[in-house]
Amino acid sequence: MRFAILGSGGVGGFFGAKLVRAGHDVTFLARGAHLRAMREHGLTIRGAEGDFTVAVKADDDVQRFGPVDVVVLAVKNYDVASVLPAVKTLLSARGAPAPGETPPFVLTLQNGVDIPSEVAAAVGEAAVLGGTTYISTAISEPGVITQTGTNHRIVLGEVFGDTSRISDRAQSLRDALAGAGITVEAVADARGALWDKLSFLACISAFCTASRLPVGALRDNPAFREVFRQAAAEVLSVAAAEGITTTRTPDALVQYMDGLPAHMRPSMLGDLENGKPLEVEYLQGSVVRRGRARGVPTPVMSTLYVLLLPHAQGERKA
Ligand SMILES: NC(=O)C1=CN([C@@H]2O[C@H](COP(=O)(O)OP(=O)(O)OC[C@H]3O[C@@H](n4cnc5c(N)ncnc54)[C@H](OP(=O)(O)O)[C@@H]3O)[C@@H](O)[C@H]2O)C=CC1
Ligand SMILES: CC(C)(CO)C(=O)C(=O)O
Repeated sequence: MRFAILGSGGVGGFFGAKLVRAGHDVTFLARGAHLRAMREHGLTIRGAEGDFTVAVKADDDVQRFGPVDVVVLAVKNYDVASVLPAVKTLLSARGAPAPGETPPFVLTLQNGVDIPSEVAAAVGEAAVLGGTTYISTAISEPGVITQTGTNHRIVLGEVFGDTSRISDRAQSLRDALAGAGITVEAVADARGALWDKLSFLACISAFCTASRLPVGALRDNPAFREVFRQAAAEVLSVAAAEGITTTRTPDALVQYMDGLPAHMRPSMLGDLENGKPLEVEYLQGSVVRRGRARGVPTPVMSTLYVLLLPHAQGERKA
């Protein structure tokens, strides 16, 4: 398969490098020192699964990419708008599909639940496949992605149109990713998977970032556990009000938290400490706005949201 990876950071760099190693035709959108390092030295993946380096095609202009079958959108939520023109260019680069041929499509991998609609507004619902990923990776130096731990997983599927069965394109993409050594599941309706992830992430990232503490420093306090359970219940109530079937319950999310290593620090906390923008509008903010629109009260999440909001722009904010 021919892939364009838009955003070559923790997520795009890690999965893209695995695809290159498996022999797929992959072109990466990158910029600055990371782009220069990728061109000069290749893209290196480091972590407990074993280090490897692949030579890559990388550019800062998608006009030079050539036709692709799949666009993987792997920039942060707040950068998606800036790459939508590139997505449009890539989706039209292959020309009209031959009869029976699958038209090119875009897989979204952002945390949160907002991006599929934002992308669909630009390129049409039919071109969008939704995905979510469980992994812990970051650019540790230009040209190098470092994975913490060994877990990685993608869940992908349709979010618009027919969500009653696993689509052929979701299955083909699953097979290509699995063949590249990626742990991946195709589902009929990916909206539940996106909310499943958000129901935990919106809570844990908010509590750890607002307190500047890893999960282990918070979770043994019974009062914290009760408020965490309330926050989780709020997110799940918003999902239910939107007609989404999730597989989580507040108690299951508390249990999931208990299973994490005590030193686990959500990436939002790392972003805060590094002066980077936070995806707060797309996690906590999205839950609060969606709750308000559906008449679902979100008092705990609203409190966390206003505490995080002053940091949303990172050091770009005065
Ligand atoms: N990393 C992780 O462990 C996980 C991340 N996610 C989600 O995945 C998404 C991506 O996160 P992550 O990979 O960590 O983010 P990163 O910041 O590591 O990577 C994004 C990359 O995209 C680049 N980029 C942004 N806009 C452009 C552009 N216009 N042209 C070229 N390059 C561009 C950024 O460059 P620059 O630095 O110059 O801005 C950066 O290198 C987020 O929504 C995140 O929440 C989900 C699960 C886990
Ligand atoms: C909580 C975690 C590590 C789960 O993958 C995550 O996605 C994040 O910190 O952003």
